Amino acid sequence: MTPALLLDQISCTFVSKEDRSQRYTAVSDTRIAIAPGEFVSVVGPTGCGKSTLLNVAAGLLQPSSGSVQIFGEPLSGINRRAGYMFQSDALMPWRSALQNVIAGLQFRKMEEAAAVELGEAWLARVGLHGFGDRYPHQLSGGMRKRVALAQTLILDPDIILMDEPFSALDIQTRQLMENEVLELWSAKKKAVLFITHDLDEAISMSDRVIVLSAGPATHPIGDFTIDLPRPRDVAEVRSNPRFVELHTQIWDVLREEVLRGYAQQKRRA
Ligand SMILES: Nc1ncnc2c1ncn2[C@@H]1O[C@H](COP(=O)(O)OP(=O)(O)OP(=O)(O)O)[C@@H](O)[C@H]1O
Repeated sequence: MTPALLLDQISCTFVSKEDRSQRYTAVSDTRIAIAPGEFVSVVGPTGCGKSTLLNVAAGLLQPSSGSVQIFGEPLSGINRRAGYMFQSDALMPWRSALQNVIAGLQFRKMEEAAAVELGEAWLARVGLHGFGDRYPHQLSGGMRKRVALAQTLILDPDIILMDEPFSALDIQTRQLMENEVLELWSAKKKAVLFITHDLDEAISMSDRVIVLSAGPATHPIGDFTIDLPRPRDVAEVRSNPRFVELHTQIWDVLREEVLRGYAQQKRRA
């Protein structure tokens, strides 16, 4: 099957922050294929190159070598079949929740009344019925994430790219959001690339977990199929014996890399 997203032998080098005459290879020879409808998480130590890979998939960063294919077509420029959610809020503070949700539709020149109707429906779907006229500063962190989720999904992207979208939330809100994402995803089954450093989150949500090595020259060192039944409740699934087994297997691979990653960051600090 043609992958929805294929990162093919991607390498990314940057001018080194320590010595500008040197280059730093963040990512090296990385191949990641995500099938249509597949939920794939990428985990790895801090600073290893997770966001770099996501930016390449988004078309925001041109790799130094390798190519990106979207449903078999080479990607050039911004990936217009993808929707994004990042760690930090991308909401516009001067726009109400509803106006934030429909911003992309307006950009696509959808007729205003139709956009508002769809926006209201999406606000309701993410549990924010009646909150459309609130501004981002009047919403809690969890509510702002829901607005951002609606803003991403309203455009009905074929691929969803998420970079630690819930890392700033408290654990309860985070688990609620994770369950909401899974529910929305299971209704439409889009390809998801989910970046996280939280192994529990990766296992509980995904069909597959890819482990990256510590940098420099980060590359995948493990690819685990998560054969836990769906639908899943991210809190409950953690007590499933198979979850514990998978966690042990993946952590075995990840642990060394996390330690190497910390050691490297300390050296570079
Ligand atoms: N534009 C850039 N210029 C120079 N170096 C960069 C640039 N972007 C990323 N890097 C370096 O590449 C490496 C990978 O960064 P990246 O942000 O992709 O890691 P990450 O795994 O997402 O980190 P974290 O887990 O902390 O979010 C880091 O060492 C970073 O300093």
